[in-house]
Amino acid sequence: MSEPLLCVSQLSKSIGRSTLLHPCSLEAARGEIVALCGGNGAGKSTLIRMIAGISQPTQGRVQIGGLSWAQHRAAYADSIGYMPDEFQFGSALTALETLRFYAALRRVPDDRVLELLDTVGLSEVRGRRVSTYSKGMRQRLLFAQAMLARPPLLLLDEPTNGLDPYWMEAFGRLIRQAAGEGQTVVFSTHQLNIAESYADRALFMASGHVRYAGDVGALKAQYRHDGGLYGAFHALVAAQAEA
Ligand SMILES: Nc1ncnc2c1ncn2[C@@H]1O[C@H](COP(=O)(O)OP(=O)(O)OP(=O)(O)O)[C@@H](O)[C@H]1O
Repeated sequence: MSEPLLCVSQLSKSIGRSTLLHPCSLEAARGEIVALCGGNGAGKSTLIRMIAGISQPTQGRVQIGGLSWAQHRAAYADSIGYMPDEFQFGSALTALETLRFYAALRRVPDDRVLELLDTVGLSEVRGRRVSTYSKGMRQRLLFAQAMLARPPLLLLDEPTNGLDPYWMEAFGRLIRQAAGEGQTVVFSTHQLNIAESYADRALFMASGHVRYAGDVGALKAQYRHDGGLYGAFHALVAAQAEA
């Protein structure tokens, strides 16, 4: 791998006696798409939140393009476009006002706001209050917010939750395009078909452990007669958990 953009080294999180994430290491190259796969409570959001700098690790460290949260807070934050798994937009604002608010924070020009509203299919309803949006529409707006400043790292927590099949495929195309332009994408998902279709690499997580990390193309080839990534996940992770 060329010089990785993202370096996660022995990162762990404990709260009281609970270990949310056991020491975990991960590197991602520029232009690479990494899927974090695993069931409920596996530790995906915990890992993403620590990379995003909104949750402090118990141990370990993260660097993005050589920057650390502790030493280069502003530049580190500017390196990330983050889409949380749960988020309430201001209910009185329209989609256009909402995106303009985030654009101002990131010093992004207005034509990028309009371009992104079009990209996520919200141009015609941009004047509607976000509180009247469906779940999928809010997800698309949240995704647009993460993409605004074309950050080197897109960190997306369950980005396809609530998306219909058309927008799920559009999401895949958009992250592929972002990766083609050199952005690194790390996203979590329960939908292994999304990981299979669009990720370069998959991490399989369970009970706060990374149980397996591998190249998606190699896994697909290895498990092509056994359910592709679903088969791989079952063979490498779920079966262990059931044992
Ligand atoms: N603030 C907290 N205090 C204690 N335990 C927590 C806290 N936040 C999360 N956990 C626990 O940490 C574990 C990992 O949670 P996390 O949200 O990272 O899982 P996840 O893989 O994102 O799950 P899901 O797919 O359901 O979103 C879970 O067992 C959860 O109950």
